[in-house]
Amino acid sequence: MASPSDRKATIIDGKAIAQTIRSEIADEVRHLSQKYGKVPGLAVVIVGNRKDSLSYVGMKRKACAEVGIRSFDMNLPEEVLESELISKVHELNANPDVHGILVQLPLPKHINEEKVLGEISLEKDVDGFHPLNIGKLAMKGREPLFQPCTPKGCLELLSRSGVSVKGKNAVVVGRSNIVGLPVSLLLLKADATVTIVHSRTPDPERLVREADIVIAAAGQAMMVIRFLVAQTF
Ligand SMILES: Nc1nc2c(c(=O)[nH]1)N[C@@H](CN(C=O)c1ccc(C(=O)N[C@@H](CCC(=O)O)C(=O)O)cc1)CN2
Repeated sequence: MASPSDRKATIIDGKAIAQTIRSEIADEVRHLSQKYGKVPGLAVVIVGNRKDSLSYVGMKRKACAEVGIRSFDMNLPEEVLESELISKVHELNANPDVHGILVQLPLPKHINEEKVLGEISLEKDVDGFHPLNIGKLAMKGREPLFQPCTPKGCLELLSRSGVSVKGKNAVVVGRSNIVGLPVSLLLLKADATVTIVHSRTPDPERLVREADIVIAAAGQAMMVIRFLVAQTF
């Protein structure tokens, strides 16, 4: 392994890769529409008015429009009952024009996230958060129908940048259900040796400095850069 000071940084151009992926998806959507006479449909459900969630949902809907996916918007009020939200999910499960369902997280405190996510039809669980999809992601020799998008995006960025994961020492900072945990499982499936660094891990700086691949998913900007710079100077 190279020492940290021998390593050269290459910036991955995520925006350029995203644009390539979007144009590939647009081709695929066109092909599907021509072959089957059906346009793929994605329902994006948001509860409440969190600014960050509204912004993410807006980006998802815009991305759908850009690639020709039909977007089904469902904006529910903060006070919606859990049972009402679940009924909406059941409606979307039964709608043949909806092929994927995303329920934006976090949900308000009075709603049980696990219960709601477990009600999304497995075949439409494009976030891959249904317990069966996550369970299959965690198991050897099993494949989930869908993988969570940010973790899948991280592996896609590595692969499209020519970085092989197999046999590498990968460190994931964070253990959230949305990014840290599933990205660790994906790296393991791709034959990396995976260490998860979290708030109780002793000497996280050393683990990060010694890693071949670091994925920062701790919700704290610049944390990993600080670990690496501290070693260099
Ligand atoms: N149903 C879902 N809810 C939520 C998800 C999700 O994947 N599905 N993820 C987050 C919110 N989110 C997308 O919805 C999201 C937030 C942040 C990022 C991300 O990559 N952030 C980068 C910064 C990127 C930038 O500034 O351009 C970072 O933190 O380093 C991706 C997705 C919660 N809810």
